[in-house]
Amino acid sequence: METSTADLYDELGEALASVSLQFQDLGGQTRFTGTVRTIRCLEDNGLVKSVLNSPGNGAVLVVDGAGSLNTALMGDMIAEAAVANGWAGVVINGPIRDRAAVAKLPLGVKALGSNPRKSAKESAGEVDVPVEFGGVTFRPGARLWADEDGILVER
Ligand SMILES: O=C([O-])CC(=O)C(=O)O
Repeated sequence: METSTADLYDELGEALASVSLQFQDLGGQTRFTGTVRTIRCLEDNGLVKSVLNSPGNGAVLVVDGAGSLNTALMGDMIAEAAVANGWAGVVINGPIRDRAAVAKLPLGVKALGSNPRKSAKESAGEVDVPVEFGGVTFRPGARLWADEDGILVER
């Protein structure tokens, strides 16, 4: 991605929503863009695992974990699968784990932080529904841009 989110915002303005939550950049790729896919879940990453093990076609997976910091929603194995399956990145409203290994992968990863405790694997939750956090609605199919400054999404 060549253009910064700041330049993009100056160009397109209110056509874009800007995420106000302050995410950490935890992947080896800090600038990424792609079409939004979504998951809503709570302390259960079964759906995150199965979706990131399916073809990404350059998309960005937005995971709304309700901001719970209690369990990690992605680790290095799932992140490696995301790379192998052609995902551009993941934005997680929750923590990850294995951050040292994840930092080396060619994947965009924005998350709230890290927690070594694993999630449940029941696959409870929903896939490709609109999700909302940081003052922004993420709709499946919308374009998303992320870099060191933050995250922009088409309204
Ligand atoms: O299994 C999990 O919860 C996630 C994990 O540790 C990994 O992806 O390596």
